[in-house]
Amino acid sequence: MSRAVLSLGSNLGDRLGYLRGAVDAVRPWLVAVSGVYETKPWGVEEQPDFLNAVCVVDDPARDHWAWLRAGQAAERAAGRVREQRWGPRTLDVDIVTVDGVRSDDPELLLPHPGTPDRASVLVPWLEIEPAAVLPGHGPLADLLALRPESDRAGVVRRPDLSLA
Ligand SMILES: Nc1ncnc2c1ncn2[C@@H]1O[C@H](COP(=O)(O)OP(=O)(O)OP(=O)(O)O)[C@@H](O)[C@H]1O
Ligand SMILES: Nc1nc2c(c(=O)[nH]1)N=C(CO)CN2
Repeated sequence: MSRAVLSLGSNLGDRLGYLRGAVDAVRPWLVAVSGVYETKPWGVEEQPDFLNAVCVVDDPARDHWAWLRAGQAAERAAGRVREQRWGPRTLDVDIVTVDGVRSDDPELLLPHPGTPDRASVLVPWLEIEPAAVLPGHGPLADLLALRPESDRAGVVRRPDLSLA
């Protein structure tokens, strides 16, 4: 069994359409998908707001590298070009965790090292797995409580949008 948590983000073009494309690509293995959140950009702040979501997928046939390739295929399908680090993109798929796998290979860091600092990942993930623990870091709820209020306020549910 290989259960992965994927973080999806888009801030260019048909943002919801790109997120939907990524979810549709894994729909046969989809365990849960969060709501869609409008989020203030971190990293490079002078760029459009993102739509973010998190999904949980499970496929006994796939290991963590296969999940990375699946995410990269979805990014290519969204016409993503290699641009500025933390800059605007049609689609970003980050592999947040795969089972309890720890990896320090720069091609696939697990858990994804940005996770504890990113309310745009923690909030949607908590929505679908309130008791989740980030391996090596602790319960998501505790990690989110450590974020400044301004980070949490920058992640706003869009009830008018859905990936389910
Ligand atoms: N857990 C992971 N999920 C996705 N890509 C990863 C992961 N760990 C390492 N990478 C590598 O990161 C590179 C892609 O980085 P990308 O341009 O998406 O970074 P970013 O989204 O700008 O920044 P960040 O990774 O901090 O979110 C790829 O080469 C990929 O192999
Ligand atoms: N709110 C938010 N900000 C970002 C995001 C993202 O997904 N959401 N992704 C980035 C590139 O990795 C850079 N900044």
